[in-house]
Amino acid sequence: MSLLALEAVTVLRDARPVLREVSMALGPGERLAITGGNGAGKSTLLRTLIGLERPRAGRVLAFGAERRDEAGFREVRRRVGLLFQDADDQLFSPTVLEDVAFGPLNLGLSRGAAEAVARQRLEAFGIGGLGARLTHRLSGGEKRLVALAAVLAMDPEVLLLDEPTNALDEAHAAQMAGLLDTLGCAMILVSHDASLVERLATRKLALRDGCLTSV
Ligand SMILES: Nc1ncnc2c1ncn2[C@@H]1O[C@H](COP(=O)(O)OP(=O)(O)OP(=O)(O)O)[C@@H](O)[C@H]1O
Repeated sequence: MSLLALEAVTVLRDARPVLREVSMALGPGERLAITGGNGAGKSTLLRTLIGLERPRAGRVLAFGAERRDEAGFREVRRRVGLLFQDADDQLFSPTVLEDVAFGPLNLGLSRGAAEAVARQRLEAFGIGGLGARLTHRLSGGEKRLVALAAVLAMDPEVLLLDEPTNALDEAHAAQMAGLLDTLGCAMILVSHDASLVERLATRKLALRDGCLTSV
């Protein structure tokens, strides 16, 4: 059984189809890469899977059930972590520790327990020293690593990664790739970074003119 799937999904933007009857499925343990040019609809596809975009036609399935309404997608968003293309869309707390603790706190952990999870995640990423820093003063690369730590602090069953190495220098990109490679969860990787795709992907699809094809 697939974890996430789209069945003949069409998504419109200003009456223009961005996704045209797209079908795909992500199985347990799979690392699916989706490539395609700028504006091809890759981010839209990720957002559709967790209900941030609603299809004009077709079905979105997650964890064995069709998802249609906000209640259904709220459960999906609890179980699926999305690393946004822009870390500034993800991080909004004053300090790094608060940002990473936000998810676990939201899942019902006490502040102490949530901060312990956050510290653990930051340590595991080798960025424990950033905990007390002001989030908005971090470098772009540090922000992306913190954003990934924040997503993983919620123990997602599936990870959706939107250009995880975008704007990272070689050292940060290598660190990000190494961290992602250690994860056992299923993931969908949207990336223009060919070496990252080669390293991580177990299957590749390309999005062109709103249609998804095997590579
Ligand atoms: N909020 C929005 N309002 C209107 N159009 C949008 C919006 N967000 C995206 N689009 C349009 O939808 C299309 C698909 O955008 P999307 O961000 O999904 O593409 P992408 O493949 O992720 O691109 P990139 O590789 O450049 O990040 C583009 O034409 C884009 O301009």
